[in-house]
Amino acid sequence: MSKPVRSARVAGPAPSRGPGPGLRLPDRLPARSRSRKRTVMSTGGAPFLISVKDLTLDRGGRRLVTGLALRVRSGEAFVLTGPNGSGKTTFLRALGGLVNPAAGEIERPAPEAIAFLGHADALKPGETVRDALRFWAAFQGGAEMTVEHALSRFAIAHLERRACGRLSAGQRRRVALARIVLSGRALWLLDEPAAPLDTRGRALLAEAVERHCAAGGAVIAATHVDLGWPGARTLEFGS
Ligand SMILES: Nc1ncnc2c1ncn2[C@@H]1O[C@H](COP(=O)(O)OP(=O)(O)OP(=O)(O)O)[C@@H](O)[C@H]1O
Repeated sequence: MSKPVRSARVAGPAPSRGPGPGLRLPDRLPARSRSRKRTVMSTGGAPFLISVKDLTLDRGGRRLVTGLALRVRSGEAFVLTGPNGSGKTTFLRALGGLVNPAAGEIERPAPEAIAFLGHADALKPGETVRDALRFWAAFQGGAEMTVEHALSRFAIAHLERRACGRLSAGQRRRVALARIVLSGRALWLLDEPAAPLDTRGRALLAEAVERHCAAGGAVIAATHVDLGWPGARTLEFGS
């Protein structure tokens, strides 16, 4: 059985880019944070998009994470690694506000600044790719990018009229990732984004992440495969 993770093993440079245009970034910390006089903005570099302090996470009667601290800045990509069942998904869900911590604090941006990609692609089988992305663009709101542009980012423009139920697993994942890019949201939380992707799909994902970080966004992804994201920092679970 894996031990609970306690700290971030950090590798790679910490970028200091500020937010760019076209991203919905939090202007300021939530009122709760300010009232507790917690400092989660950097003094010299880019602002923190999310900050975790003394986090304890339980699931299924088991303690997964204890005393974890993590701060992710605008412009950073973070990769969560570790064996099956070590708590990566639970941690991502906690970051997204979908799981309550047993203890500790998470300072996160407003929900409309977070795009979450779970294991499931969240696509209706009977809906065309174009209609699915149109739905998500309207649901997520505020997208500056067009559906066509998002499709081209993942080289799936030729699939726009195909029903999602008639796509391969990798094609569906590309559509789901196009939805994330289309969201215009600052913080991407991605659970196994690349699992069914081929080499080209992984390269397109890496490009999308690089652009997003260069524009001042941040990405946190759980993965079992090497994502090949230059400069990404790593948090290892269950080691
Ligand atoms: N719905 C659930 N109810 C109870 N326990 C759960 C549930 N989902 C997961 N768990 C437990 O929580 C622990 C962490 O699971 P989690 O999915 O976060 O791990 P993971 O590192 O993402 O795994 P994987 O690499 O397999 O995706 C596991 O021990 C698992 O058995």
